[in-house]
Amino acid sequence: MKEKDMLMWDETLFKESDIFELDYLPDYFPHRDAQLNTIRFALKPALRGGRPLNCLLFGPPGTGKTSASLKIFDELKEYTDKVLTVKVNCQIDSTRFAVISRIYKSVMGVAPPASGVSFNRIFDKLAKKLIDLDKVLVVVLDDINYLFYEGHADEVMYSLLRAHEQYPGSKISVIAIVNDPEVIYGFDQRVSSVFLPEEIEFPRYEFSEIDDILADRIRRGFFPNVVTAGAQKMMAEFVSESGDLRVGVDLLKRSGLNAEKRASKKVDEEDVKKAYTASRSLYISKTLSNLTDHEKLIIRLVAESKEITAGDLYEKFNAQTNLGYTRFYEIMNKMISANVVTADFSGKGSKGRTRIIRSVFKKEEVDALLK
Ligand SMILES: Nc1ncnc2c1ncn2[C@@H]1O[C@H](COP(=O)(O)OP(=O)(O)OP(=O)(O)O)[C@@H](O)[C@H]1O
Repeated sequence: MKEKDMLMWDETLFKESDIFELDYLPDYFPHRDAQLNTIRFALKPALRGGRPLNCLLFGPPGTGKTSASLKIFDELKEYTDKVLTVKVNCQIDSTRFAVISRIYKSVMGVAPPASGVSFNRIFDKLAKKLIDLDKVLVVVLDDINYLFYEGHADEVMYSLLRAHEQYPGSKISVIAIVNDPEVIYGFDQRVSSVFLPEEIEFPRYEFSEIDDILADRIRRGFFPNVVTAGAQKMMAEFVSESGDLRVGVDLLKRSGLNAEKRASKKVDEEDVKKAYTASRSLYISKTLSNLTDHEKLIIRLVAESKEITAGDLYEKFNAQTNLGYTRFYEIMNKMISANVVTADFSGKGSKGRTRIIRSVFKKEEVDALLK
């Protein structure tokens, strides 16, 4: 490298490094207009002090579900002071007590006592406060599937969505966020009869959309002409494999840091390649953490062999679980559509219709993350 291409020790390639933080809410949020409009429509009653419709935002990791709801919250706050909004990350707050404490803290400004008070007492104070303030509460339950693992989903949803029956005048609605929309079939009847959400799909981003979003982040976050065209294209290609923009944002940051590490004034393809494994593991760990135990077993069995026929896979699966072919078939379809495994026809078998199953992730990646 020529000396003029080298970064001085006090120089940086990053014009604004916040732009590459995963919780950064970008001004430019394209390719999600239809989804944003549906959420706006659902929350509109709140502008007149009414209870909004509930929403279910679903789609693969990193497709903008959380960001979309936070963008709408920001908009709401500009129009009205009648609405209070809270986002709960259910992966962190995964019990009904933790969820309600998070909401309580946001509404009351102080945390409830950590012990010695029941859920009902806290909920009672919260609901009465909302009525006193005459405010509508919209709660985002992000990654709501985590509430199912310890059996807290029904109680949380029941308390929030039927609050008005016990506390007339209270107005609470829920935006549930999840990768797999089937989650709503897991609610019991008392909840599903009142949840009835607007279902809003967030599909995987396509190459051109990813390229557009990354180009905007590059313009805002790096000094001009730092990221080479080749590096940008490679990032967009890598991100297209999963459609997860979280990988893209992380890749930008890591590639920039790699370039700085070698004191280069340019981020090039080598920097991107080096960053890719770590960035991709964000996507893999998020995807795997959302699988059920049976799905995890399948992914292990598939990753163990380079490829396996659907018939052989079923036999192994059945030997360990005793589950029948119908359930196996349902799980496989779900995993194929979630882009966790692929299934191609082999041209072999009696009618050339044997399906060959392959894992999208490498065995080491699965082993490391499913330990
Ligand atoms: N349309 C978009 N424009 C700009 N940035 C986006 C867009 N969609 C997603 N992002 C960025 O991608 C990252 C992931 O987005 P977000 O967390 O909203 O996805 P998600 O669908 O909620 O993911 P998960 O299901 O894994 O929680 C964020 O850093 C966000 O800023």
